Amino acid sequence: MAPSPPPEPSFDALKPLKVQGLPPAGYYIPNFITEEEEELLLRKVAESPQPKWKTVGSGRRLQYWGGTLTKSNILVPEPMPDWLSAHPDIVARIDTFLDVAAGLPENSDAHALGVNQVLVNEYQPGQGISPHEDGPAFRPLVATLSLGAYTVLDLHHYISPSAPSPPMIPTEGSVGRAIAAVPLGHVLLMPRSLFILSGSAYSAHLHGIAERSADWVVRDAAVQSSTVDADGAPPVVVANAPLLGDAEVQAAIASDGGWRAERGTRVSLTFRHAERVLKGGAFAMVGGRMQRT
Ligand SMILES: O=C(O)CCC(=O)C(=O)O
Ligand SMILES: [Fe+2]
Repeated sequence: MAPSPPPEPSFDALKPLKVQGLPPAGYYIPNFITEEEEELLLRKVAESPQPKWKTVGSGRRLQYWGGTLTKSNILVPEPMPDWLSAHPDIVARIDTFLDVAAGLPENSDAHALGVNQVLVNEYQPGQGISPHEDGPAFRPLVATLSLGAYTVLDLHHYISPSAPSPPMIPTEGSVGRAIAAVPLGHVLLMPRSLFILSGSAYSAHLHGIAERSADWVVRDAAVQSSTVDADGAPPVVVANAPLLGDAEVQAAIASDGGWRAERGTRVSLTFRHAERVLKGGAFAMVGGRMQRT
């Protein structure tokens, strides 16, 4: 029997960090980790053995920690490495943060998220990820830590195929459903920030990162024209501008010229919970049922 998902937490304590004007619900936490922790995590990702890396799409590289999914969406668990679970204790910190935000009792076995997989993505400037849903294998609550460089995450929505001349872009994974060509919103993810997507923002919408090497963030749609800037970046309005916690960037966004930036190498860590986990871990795959005493 498929486990029933826990009720969607309301995250009352996170209200001040809620990104306004997005479909519910996204939360942005600036400087969730320190610069030293960021440096350490980047080093650990870079030092990971070659076979941990997979290359996908337009050259984006990724790593899975905590295990990978079988074809039938069951996580074959592996122990988390120390650099995610102990020094720094980033997995526990994210779980505790979300538990407190969801008002769960301390030291309870049930977690709002209960991280059991960490997906690492590495993007060079010009690389992105096409609009997608992470899918039903995961709890509809994910937390993404950005390292090394900023990016702009786009939120997209499906449109009804019967809408008049719907503007469409190809979908990834969800065959046959049209996606509106114009994103519903944008979020600026600065290094060391944590971005939390939950509920319908996770399960009824799509997220993606445009393949650009520069961005132009403007204060409101009125500043926008149909033009792109010298780097080929279209003007975007980001929904989390008031939450950035960076006075300089916020002042630039508020100015007439907007904030222009070039992308660097960005590494993201996405913390999520696979709903179904293989008992006995990898041993169960090769040796049948593992006996524990
Ligand atoms: O890099 C990010 O912020 C998003 C990554 C993502 O959505 C994914 O790998 O599923
Ligand atoms: Fe995703």
